[in-house]
Parts: sequence; structure tokens; C-alpha cells
Amino acid sequence: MTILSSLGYNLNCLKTASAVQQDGNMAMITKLVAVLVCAYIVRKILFPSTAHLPKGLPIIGAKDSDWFPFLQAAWRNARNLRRNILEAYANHKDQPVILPIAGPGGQTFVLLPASETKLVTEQPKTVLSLREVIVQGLLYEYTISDNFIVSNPTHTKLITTTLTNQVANLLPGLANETIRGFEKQWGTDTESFRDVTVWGSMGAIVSRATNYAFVGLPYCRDSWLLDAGVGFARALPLSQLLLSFTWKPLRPLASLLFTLPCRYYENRFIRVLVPEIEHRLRRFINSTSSSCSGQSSGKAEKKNDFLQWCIEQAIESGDHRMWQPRALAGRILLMNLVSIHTSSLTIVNVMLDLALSTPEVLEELRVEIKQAFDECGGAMDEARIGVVAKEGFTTTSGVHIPFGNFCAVHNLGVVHDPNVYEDPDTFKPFRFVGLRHDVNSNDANKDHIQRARLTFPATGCDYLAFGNGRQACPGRFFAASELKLMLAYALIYYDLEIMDSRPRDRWIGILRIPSSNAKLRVRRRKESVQPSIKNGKSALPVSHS
Ligand code: HEM
Repeated sequence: MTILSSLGYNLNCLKTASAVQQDGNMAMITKLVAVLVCAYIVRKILFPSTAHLPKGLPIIGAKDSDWFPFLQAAWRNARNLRRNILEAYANHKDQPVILPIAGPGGQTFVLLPASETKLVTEQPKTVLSLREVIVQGLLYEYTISDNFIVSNPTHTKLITTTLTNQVANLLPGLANETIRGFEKQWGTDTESFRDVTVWGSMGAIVSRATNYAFVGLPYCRDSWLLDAGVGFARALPLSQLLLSFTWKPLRPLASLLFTLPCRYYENRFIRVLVPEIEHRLRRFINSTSSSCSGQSSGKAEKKNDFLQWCIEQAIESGDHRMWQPRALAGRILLMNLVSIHTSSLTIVNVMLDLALSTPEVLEELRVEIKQAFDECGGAMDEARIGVVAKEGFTTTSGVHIPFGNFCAVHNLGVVHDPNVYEDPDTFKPFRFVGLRHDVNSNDANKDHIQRARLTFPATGCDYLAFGNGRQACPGRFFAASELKLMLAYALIYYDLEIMDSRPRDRWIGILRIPSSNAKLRVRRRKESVQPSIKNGKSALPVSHS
């Protein structure tokens, strides 16, 4: 018994000893992995690989006395990007420079002088790819769960082929959602002013109106779905940042943890839409089979929104992966990702600028909106970037930029250049109106084209809000209509209290973001005509220019 006990005891001891040893080994391995990961991060930060960069170009933000020029420049540029980019524009007029930036969306860019913009924006995707910037920059491989939709971005084509053509048909519904959105966010009290958060309220209205075009009613009013779309767009840059600091071979494993918030919002978004997609797929198949057999397909009205076009495109493709409900819902989520933040950012800036202008400016805009309303009979119908391809890319000045580099051209410098825009640092709400009036060459056709080049969705080397050339933003015509609609409604139906100063914008990596706490003081106008919505049509004025 004693022997057995002692044997047992010894065995226990042995077990315990081996457990202790195993724990010790595990702790050692964990420590080793932690040290390796830290060493990798430190090495990546201190000694970023510059082998693939063109040699001999100035590094923006670096100083002669720097020990780690890339690291120190990236840090300085992250803190003072605006100033450093403007300096680069002024001091390196004809020379490419290297621009390292730390932080979200930060990369090392080869920043080309403005004289190269035309050449850059004329390049096909096979030479300079904007898509690769998005896919690699946002680490879609990990942050988007369905890589089939990433490698087959057929939804982007639908924006140019269908969404742009359908804008006029979508406008009444967009107006309806805009009106309801404003009433919910800015209220209907005509007596007193109230504070509204610009980001929060504009983001909610943009998201609701945009999703009217993407998924229709009632989903564009489903706050669970809309918040998931916005939440996903916010979670993605954080996941990307954490993963970009992770050693590549460890990324598949690390992504399981770092992309959890993305997965949460993605699943939430997809779960809401999947039943609707299944329903539409069934209806589509039934209607096709009954039209083949000569029977009537019933009275169900066919939806006219982005989801419906995606479904039809998927079935026409004959590829079963295209019409998987999760893939279709994933495409709509990607559309939310590219459209909501860009549009919200634009209208937030416009509102803040207007609130800093004068009551006369607001009144002049109201007159213009009302004129447009009368004309249509009272009814309403920084830098741009690319990734260099295998053969590399050679600038006009002869600098060869090898494969894989991130290439950018000046935007901020151009719009603040007095040789390009008169009095560039003053907010002039009618700047482009004036430029359009000045066009007069006695050739009506030429003038018409020239004036069209000065409208909001136009693109050009001196106006890169939507990029330029072959890879310019395909959603810009839709965005222009949607945002003008919002602006017109806000001005006609609300008073804006003029502000003394604008809250400081924040720079996050390459993004300049208006303060999330910025507030406007708004009050519903008494004298404004109440919006009349009959059969989904609104009496809100909108011009198509
Ligand atoms: C005011 C709002 C918007 C702004 C300022 C904006 C701006 C841009 C810019 C600058 C680019 C990159 C182009 C380049 O660098 O050459 C881009 C790409 C893109 N935009 Fe927009 N955008 C806006 C709204 C939208 C909307 C509403 C949609 C969808 C309906 C959209 C869809 C896209 C897509 C799909 C791409 C990527 C194109 C590609 O992969 O080749 N955008 N946008």
C-alpha cells in the first residue's frame, strides 16, 4: 500500500514535474514568439525596406542629422502632413520625392510632381492600379471574409453602367429618404435653435439615402443594418493597422483575432440582407421560368436598386458563386464601404464651411435653389494614388519607379496654388460659378464642354476630388446628385446659425477628418414650403447640373 502510494505519489510527482516542464516550455515559446514579433515590429519601423524605392530621391520630412531618416520622416509627416506636403509641392516642382507616413493608411509613397498628374491618370490599370492600392492598402485579403468578391469586383462596373443611368429614376426616393432623415436628425422645431453633431447627423442621412439606392425600402431605414455598414467601415482601418504591424507569415493567424470587429459587423449586415436576397432570387427564378412557359409572373413589382442589378448580373454571369446570398450581401457592404464615408466627409465639410460664411451667402444659395426648383416645374426628378505594375513606371522626367511601389500625385498643393486658383486660401462658395460665367469663346459647343468641366462631378488634373482619368471615382455622378439634394434641402428648410470659428480638423494618416465633435446650430424655417411627397415624389428642388 505504502509502496503503491509512494509509487502513486512519485507518479504524481512525475506528472507534476512534466506539467511544470511543459508549462515552462510553453512560457518559453510564448516569450520567444513575443520577442520575435516585437523585434519584427521594431525592425519594420526602424529599418523599413527601401530596396524597391527609386534611389537618390529626397525624403520629405527627413533631416540631415537624422539617425533613422525614414522613421523620423514618417513620424514628422504623420504629425504635420499638410505643411510637409505643401512644402514638397513648393520646393520640388519638377522632381519626384519619397513621402513616408506613419499611421492608419500610412505607407511610403513616391510623390510625383504636379506636372506628372496627366501622365499618371492616363495610365491603364495594368501599369498603375488604384484597385491594388485599395486591396493591398486595406488588406482586403484578411479584412473582407469573401475573397471571391474582392477578386471579382463586378459591382464596380454596375456603378458606371447602371447606377449612373438610373440616378434620375432614383431621385424621388432619395429625396424622400433625405427629407425623413433630416426631420429625424435635425428636428422640426421652428421656434428654437438646437445643437446637432455634424458627423453623426450627416452620416446617418447619407447612409439612409445611399442605401435607398442600394437596397431600397424598408432596409434603408433599418438602423441595425445601417449601423453595421458604418461600424464595418470604422472597424476595418483598425484591423488593417494591427495587421500591418504583424509579420506576414503570422497574419493569417493574427487576423482571426484582429478582424473580429470586422467579422461582427460584416455578419450583422449580411444576416439582415440574406433573407431578402433569397426572396428576390426565388422571385427572379420564378418569373423567368413562368415567362418561358408563357404564364404571367404575377403583379410583384420589380425592384430598381443596386441589389437587384447585382442579382441580375450574377444570374447572367452563369457563375453560381456570384449569386450566393452571402456574396451578394458582401458586395452591398463593399459599396457601403466605398461610398458612405466619402460622401459624408464631403457634406460635413460643406456644412461647416457654410456655417462659417455669411447669411448673405446662404440666402444667395437659397435663391439659386429656388430658381432651379422653378425651372423644373416644381417637381423633382490630397493626393491620388496608384500601385505600380510588374514592368514598373517611368515618369516624363525619366525616373523609373519599380514594381509594387505606391505612387501619388499632388492634390493639396494644387488647390492651394495661387497660380491655379485665385485667392486659394479663402472659402469662396461661388468660385466655380464665377469660372463658369467667364467661359465665353463665341463657340457654343466649346463653351458647353468647358462649362461641363467646371461642374462638381467633373475631373481634371487641377481638380482631383474624385481622382481623374481612367480610374476616377465611378460613383461621382450619383454622389453629386445625392449631395446636392441634401444641401438644397438643408438650406431651404433650415436656418444655420453662423459660427465664429471652425473646430480643428484632425489628420489620421493620410486622411484629413473634420472634428467628430463639431456641432451646428440649426432651426427649421417657418416660411419654407413643407415638402410635399405624393406617390414617393417630392417637391424638393434639384438641378442636374
Ligand atoms: C463625394 C463623395 C465621393 C468622393 C469624394 C469619392 C472619391 C473617390 C476617389 C478620389 C476615388 C479614387 C480615384 C482615384 O484616385 O483616381 C474613388 C474611387 C471609388 N469610388 Fe468614390 N467617391 C465618392 C463617392 C462614391 C460613391 C457614392 C460611390 C458608389 C456609388 C463610389 C464608388 C467608388 C469606387 C467603387 C471606387 C474604386 C474604383 C476602382 O476600384 O477602380 N464613390 N472615389
